[in-house]
Formats: sequence, C-alpha cells, structure tokens
Amino acid sequence: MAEKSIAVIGAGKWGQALHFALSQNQKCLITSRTKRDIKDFVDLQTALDCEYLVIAIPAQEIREWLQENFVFSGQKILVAAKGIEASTGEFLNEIYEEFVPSKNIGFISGPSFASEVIQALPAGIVINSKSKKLYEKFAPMFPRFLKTYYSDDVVGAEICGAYKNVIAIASGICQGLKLGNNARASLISRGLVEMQRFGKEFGAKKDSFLGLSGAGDLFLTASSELSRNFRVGLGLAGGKKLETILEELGEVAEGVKTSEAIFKLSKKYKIYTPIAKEVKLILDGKNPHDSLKDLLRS
Ligand SMILES: NC(=O)C1=CN([C@@H]2O[C@H](COP(=O)(O)OP(=O)(O)OC[C@H]3O[C@@H](n4cnc5c(N)ncnc54)[C@H](O)[C@@H]3O)[C@@H](O)[C@H]2O)C=CC1
Ligand SMILES: O=C(CO)COP(=O)(O)O
Repeated sequence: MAEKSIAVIGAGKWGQALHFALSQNQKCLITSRTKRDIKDFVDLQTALDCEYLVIAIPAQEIREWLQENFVFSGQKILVAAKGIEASTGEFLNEIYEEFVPSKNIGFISGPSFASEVIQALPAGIVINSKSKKLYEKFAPMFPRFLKTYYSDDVVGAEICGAYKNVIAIASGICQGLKLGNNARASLISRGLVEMQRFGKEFGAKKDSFLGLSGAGDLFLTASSELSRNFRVGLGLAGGKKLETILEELGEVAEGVKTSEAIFKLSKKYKIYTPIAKEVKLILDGKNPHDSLKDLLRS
C-alpha cells in the first residue's frame, strides 16, 4: 500500500468535486468504472492501493461494487454517498460493515453542492466516524474552504443525508405546484421533525438534525434548483413521467430510491413518516394535488 496516498473512487459530480478539493493540500488520484480524460485519473487497482480512499459511488450500487471490487487491506475510507439501499432498507454503514472495520470508516455529511465545492466556495462539512483518530487523519487533507467538523453519530448523519433528499423532492413538488413560500417553509420544517422522528428509532442523536448534517443540508437541498432531488420534484409537479425526468437529469437523485427504503422501514417499525410516504406514492403515480389534500388532513 502506498502510504499517505489518497484516491477518490467514482468520478461523477461529487467525486470530481471532492477530487478537486482534496488536490489542494496533496496529490489526489481519481478513478471510475469508465476511463475519463481527467487529471490524476488512474486504474481502479492503483486507487485501491492508496492508504486513504473517498468512495463516491451511489447508495444503490455500492453493495455490488464492494462485492466485485473491494478487498480490505487496512485502507482508511470516507463514504461520500447519501442514500439508503431500497432493496433491503439497509443503511450504508450496515452495508460497509461487512467489508471494513468501523474504526477505518467515516461518512461525509453537510450542505455541499458539488457545483460550488468545485469553485472553491466555502462550506462546512461533517466527518462522522466511530473513530476520532480517523477524523484527525482526514481533516488536514481538506482545503481551507471546507471547514470540517467531527461527529460520532454515524447513523444520524446518514439518515440526515438520505432523508433530506426525499424532503427536497417534496419541496420541489411544492414549488412546482406554486403553493407559495408559507407552504414550502411548513413542509421543510415538518420534514425536519419527520427526519428526526425516523432517526430516533435507529438511535440517531437529536443534535445531528439541528446541525450541518440535518438542518444545514435540508435547508440547502430543499430550497434550490441546484439540487437534483428538488428538480425531480419540479418535474413531477409539472406532470412529467419519472423515467423522463431521470433521463433528462442524467445524474443520480438518491431521494427516489431512498423514499422506497423509508417507506419500507416506516412500515416495518411503525414510524409516522407522512411526507416521505406521499413522495413515494407520487413517484408511483399518485396525483400530487391528492397528496397535498392528504397531507393537510393527516
Ligand atoms: N452532487 C452533489 O452535490 C453531492 C452528491 N452527493 C452524493 O454522492 C453520490 C454520488 O453523486 P454524484 O457524483 O453527484 O452523482 P453522479 O450521477 O454525477 O455520478 C455518479 C457516479 O457513480 C458512478 N457509478 C454509478 N454506478 C456505479 C457502479 N455500479 N460502479 C461504479 N461506479 C458507479 C457513475 O459512473 C458516476 O461516475 C450520491 O449518493 C449523492 O447523493 C453528496 C453530496 C453532494
Ligand atoms: O447532497 C447534496 C448537497 O449537500 C446534493 O443534493 P442533490 O443530490 O439533490 O443535488
């Protein structure tokens, strides 16, 4: 293993922005499943041989990727994805724990649009890990324009990052239906309460929902057309088919599959999650106006 070397795996929007950020203080490699003509691009094996890895592969694809490509050999890893696996309802930390010991892994959360990070605009992010030592190793690798905070609330950060994508879809629908600013603020704040209620069931800490990982990322994503999830909501309100919306987007919108996962988990554990439920039903074809009536009644 090449000591102190670092690589980003996954060269989508977020992988490339993280590669840019991590290249400010040291050399950083990047790889992806298809060869790209970008600086520092290497083959997968060269990346896997690095001591530090940042994995930016979407939540629904990561299990298969790990099974097919990953052998743990002491690497220290940061997970950059935000989502819950729809087929199983498992959180990313549960998927990764089959492959990596918890002291070697951390999860990035907080408000961080790739399109702004790649312009070196300032933001605060959280590195969530059971190991503070892991945080201390990664933190100096980030550039000054990204202020890093530490939290040990891995499950809380994960739920914040995944759930806010679903609320962002709802908020995009609200905007697309022209329901007004009052409605959107009501939706976002009730969304925050809902996320926290859901998180409590899985041992998440309340503070995570009030900080960068929760409120920070939710306010960002649920109020900007820079968000892919928000744009999915706009498309749904405009009567477009989900297939068409995703095709036009050309990038991942994790909230779509995560809403399925939340729906399943809420049923299983009897958690009251009305907004996520309506998002899932709208994605399945329910008329958004009927969802609105149901939300105002429930
Ligand atoms: N774009 C953003 O602003 C942010 C994105 N994220 C999260 O990061 C994750 C990735 O998002 P983006 O890079 O923006 O999405 P993207 O749609 O731009 O790129 C996804 C990348 O994953 C790769 N990929 C997909 N399936 C794969 C597989 N089976 N094996 C290997 N690679 C595969 C694709 O080749 C592509 O490079 C998502 O979970 C997203 O929620 C988190 C924070 C910010
Ligand atoms: O997580 C994000 C910003 O923190 C990106 O959100 P979208 O995936 O909705 O664009």
